[in-house]
Amino acid sequence: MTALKNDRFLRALLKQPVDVTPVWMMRQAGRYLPEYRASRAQAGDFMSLCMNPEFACEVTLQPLDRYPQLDAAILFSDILTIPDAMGQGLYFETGEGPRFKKVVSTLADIEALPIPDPHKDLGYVMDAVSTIRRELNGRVPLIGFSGSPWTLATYMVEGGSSKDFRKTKAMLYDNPQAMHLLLDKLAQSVTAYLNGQIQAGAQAVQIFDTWGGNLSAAAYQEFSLAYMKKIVSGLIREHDGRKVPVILFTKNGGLWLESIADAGADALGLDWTCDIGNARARVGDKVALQGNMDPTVLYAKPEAIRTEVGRILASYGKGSGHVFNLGHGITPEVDPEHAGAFLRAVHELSAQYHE
Ligand SMILES: Cc1c2[nH]c(c1CCC(=O)O)Cc1[nH]c(c(CCC(=O)O)c1C)Cc1[nH]c(c(CCC(=O)O)c1C)Cc1[nH]c(c(C)c1CCC(=O)O)C2
Repeated sequence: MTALKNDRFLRALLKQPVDVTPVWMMRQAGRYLPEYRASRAQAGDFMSLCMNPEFACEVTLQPLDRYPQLDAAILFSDILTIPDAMGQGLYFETGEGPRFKKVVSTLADIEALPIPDPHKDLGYVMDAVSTIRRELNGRVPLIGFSGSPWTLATYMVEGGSSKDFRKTKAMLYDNPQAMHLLLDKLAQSVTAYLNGQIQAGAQAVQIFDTWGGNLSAAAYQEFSLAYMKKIVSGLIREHDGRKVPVILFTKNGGLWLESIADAGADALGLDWTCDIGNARARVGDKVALQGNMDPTVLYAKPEAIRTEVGRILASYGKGSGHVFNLGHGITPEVDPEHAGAFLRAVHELSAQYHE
């Protein structure tokens, strides 16, 4: 494999010295980019982009070609590939988000779910990873990812997106054994899937627990964090002579950072509701931090974006262990020029913290 030309993202995740703070953006390949919208129109729809390794590679590289400041690439795919491979029949209704043809409601439904074989049932994702690695040619590291068991379970039980997670939470409290069986099957599936991505060339992996922060403190520990811990303990942590850092991102998990830091991962993703300097003091040397600018700051003018970047960098303070990112995905309405101003500001303003 080609040597990495820019490894500051991997170094920061392992708290090794860097020259400037590395940066990437959640959903960096997405609808705010006209070139993404053109590729999607050409492919037909979103899932066709994901399922065709050449298209997935093309859109993964689009933000990197536009913004030379990006320090990492992220696989273009979706967290819902796993439930789809379990036979749930994923589809996207335009403007409506994800939907499933089958919904998981009973213990019998859960017992019948297979654990997907990443190479057979999700081979298109493995092919996308190896294609992207080849085309990146060492430019920056490639991030692989998966959803957390709890977050995937919400989509499977609700049949799509939800505001209140009514069915999923009713199952959790009425039938905890059934919920545990579902989460256990998902944890096994995610472990195999992420290990497949690592073997195919992913150089770091992130687990997106988008809806963990919607649980009670006690339920979070038992129904989300416990399963992420299980996954982390089953992951390949070194590949091709390099450590493969693991990032856990629980959106709205700010109250529980100490326990998330104990889960065995290398880094925690932070949304914008916590102060990153305070988070650093709370987790100490256990983990690096990734985040955490409010993505809506990108609607403001470049000067205001720069001020906010400066504030977050100052809050984190000196030394390595910070990967700059948004606290959640970049939205379709953002002006690509503003994203560029954000990325430039991170590199320009962070050098002083790494002298
Ligand atoms: C919850 C979740 C999903 N998918 C994902 C999450 C976890 C992260 C988060 O909290 O956002 C993860 C995801 N989805 C996508 C990526 C690609 C990589 C990247 O650039 O960050 C990643 C990492 C592409 C995508 N996934 C989706 C799009 C938009 C689809 C399109 O082009 O129409 C993209 C670029 C669709 C998707 N996929 C999902 C939803 C709810 C939606 C619809 C909402 C929306 O439209 O933004 C499920």
